[in-house]
Amino acid sequence: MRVKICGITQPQQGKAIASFGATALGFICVPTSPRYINIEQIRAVVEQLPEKIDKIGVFANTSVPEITQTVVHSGLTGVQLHGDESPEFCQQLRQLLPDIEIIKALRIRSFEDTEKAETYTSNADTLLLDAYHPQQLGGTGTTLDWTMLQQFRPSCPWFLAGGLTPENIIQALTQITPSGIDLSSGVERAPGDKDLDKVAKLFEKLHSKC
Ligand SMILES: O=C(O)c1ccccc1N[C@@H]1O[C@H](COP(=O)(O)O)[C@@H](O)[C@H]1O
Repeated sequence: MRVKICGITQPQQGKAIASFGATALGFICVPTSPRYINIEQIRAVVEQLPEKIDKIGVFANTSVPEITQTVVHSGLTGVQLHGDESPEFCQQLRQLLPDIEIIKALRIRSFEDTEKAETYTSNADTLLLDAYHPQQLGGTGTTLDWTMLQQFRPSCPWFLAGGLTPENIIQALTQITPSGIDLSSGVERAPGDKDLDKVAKLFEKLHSKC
């Protein structure tokens, strides 16, 4: 299973989290987020990471040129679109960045929201389901109603996100079987400052489930 740890801001923390076994690290490219980092800061983290780890930039409601410029100059291998981007927007990005993974995040309020997931599967490589929050786009620590996702079987891989922690991860994974999990605020001391003890605990829990 893929394990993505998001909201990395510090090179040493990124390197340590990769060594614990994360398969992907996420960098918040949304300027209003307390976890925002710029192109140079992303590059400084990326340079410390093994090649095999996925390096995902998280964007929301920004332009195609802004995303392509960030990708080209930072060494990202994927983009996560966390706003109201349309399937056409994903398609445009895919044409310009054919080798970059496109992850479309959907903020889920109700079962009906899960039904629109399929409209993205021909233009995105991967889906990510996060909890809806009325004031914030992401990194909110809000959990989804996992029972609502028990029948969720999109025709592409998908990440479960939203309020996951070392304490609740096993409970989530006994109810649903996503292709990957994504954690941010559940493994940090403060926004952008990851708690390596919590990350280690997460991997202990995941290994104990195997
Ligand atoms: O983390 C942020 O600050 C953020 C800002 C804007 C869009 C997305 C953001 N983070 C994403 O939110 C989810 C879930 O986070 P959490 O585990 O509930 O804290 C995750 O996919 C992050 O990539």
